[in-house]
Amino acid sequence: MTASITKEELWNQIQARFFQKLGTVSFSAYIEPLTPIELTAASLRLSVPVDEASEIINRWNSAYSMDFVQFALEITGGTFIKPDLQISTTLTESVVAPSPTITTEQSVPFSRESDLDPDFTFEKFVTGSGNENAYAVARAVAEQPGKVYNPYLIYGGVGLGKTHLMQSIGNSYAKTNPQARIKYATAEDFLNDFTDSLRASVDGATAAFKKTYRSVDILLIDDIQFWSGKEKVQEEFFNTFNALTKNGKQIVMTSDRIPTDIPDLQTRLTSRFEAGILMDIQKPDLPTRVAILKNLSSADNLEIPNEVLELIAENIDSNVRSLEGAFHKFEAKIRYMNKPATKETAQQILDDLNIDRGQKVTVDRIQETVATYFMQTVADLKSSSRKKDLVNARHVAMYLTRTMTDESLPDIGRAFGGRDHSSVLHATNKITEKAEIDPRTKELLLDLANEIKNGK
Ligand SMILES: Nc1ncnc2c1ncn2[C@@H]1O[C@H](COP(=O)(O)OP(=O)(O)OP(=O)(O)O)[C@@H](O)[C@H]1O
Repeated sequence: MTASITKEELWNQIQARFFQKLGTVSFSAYIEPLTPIELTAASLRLSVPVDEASEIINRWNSAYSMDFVQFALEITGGTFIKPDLQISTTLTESVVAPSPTITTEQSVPFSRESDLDPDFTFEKFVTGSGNENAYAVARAVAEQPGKVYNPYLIYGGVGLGKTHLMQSIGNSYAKTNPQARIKYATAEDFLNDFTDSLRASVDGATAAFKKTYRSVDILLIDDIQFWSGKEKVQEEFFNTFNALTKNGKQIVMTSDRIPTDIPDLQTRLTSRFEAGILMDIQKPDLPTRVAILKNLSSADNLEIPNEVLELIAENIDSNVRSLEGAFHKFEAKIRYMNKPATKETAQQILDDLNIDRGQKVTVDRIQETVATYFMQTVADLKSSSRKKDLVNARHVAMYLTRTMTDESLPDIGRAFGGRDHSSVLHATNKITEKAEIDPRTKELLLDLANEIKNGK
């Protein structure tokens, strides 16, 4: 198979796939600088510029080699080709780099994911009706951390810009206060660092953990719903929280829902969070989606007619991450596959996405999606338990099954642990009424239905 493809052709196609997968920033940092040197039966030798070599090789070792092999398999129709990275020296000869292997996680204490993404800035954040309040508060927090809104919690659905906005606070403050100590961690990092510190036999591990999280000016914690039901880490965060706020330090958090809707989150935490300010981010409206696409195209120096951007924005309305994904697919087509920047090319992307995304709506799929959202199991939904959180989740799942499938009431009852058809009717009416008076319930039902139909 490899005989029929040149090294340039193979590398071009692999680049196009990396571009779609990674987006502009990582692509230009780690993929674009490489040049193909030689294609053999089992590997593609790539030259890496010497001044960026260590960073690029590390990244390939930990993340990209597997993708490369997978892409090459797809492109060649089944030939196994490994990447063979070689550092090109200034003397134009190549030095063999340690061959890329898949390594396990690096063991730098407490530094995972701690860096702010330089791309997550206020300047690159497009505002519109769905996020302007959250944005205004973020700006105020970045101006005077620890003073005005503390803690600040941003909540909302998947891929709507919570992390971007939170990190913008850190990036903006760091720009004017280069000495400031700013720590970004996901809730999962916090938990891992905490458990590592307990497990480590070295003296001072716990002290190092405390120093990392308690001696900062701004602490940014992403996705706190991850702590649901995890008592110990909640306790530790409670102490961290108190230590920081006592000293006037700023805490910013994100979550996929308001804290009181996170099952098994201690009340002493939710009440502290609610004593600060909570802001939600909603899905972007059409003008905001078009503006986001315009920003992306001008950042990448692309001239794309408005009507093309509008077509993409009209069709991708679930979240910003999906919108960016569609844009990068489109960009890859026009950059690497010589397609014109027209509505026809955009329509091809949209058609492909619909094929990929179209999920068959089944009772199983509804139950899995709803159970995951409410942090329950499908078995819980079918059980006879009447715990409050669970009953609500079950009602939502029954409602969605009733409205999204053709199943009869008795069949739905059977699928939910052998319940009577009147229970299904009761659940459906209850959720319908709730959605009529509570916009948050309505929004949640729309989000879940969207996820059931399209995947995340
Ligand atoms: N208003 C916006 N303007 C520009 N880019 C945005 C905006 N909102 C989101 N994005 C981009 O969309 C992508 C997803 O955003 P982000 O990761 O912040 O979402 P999230 O809400 O934190 O998602 P998750 O719930 O999965 O953690 C990022 O690349 C981000 O830069």
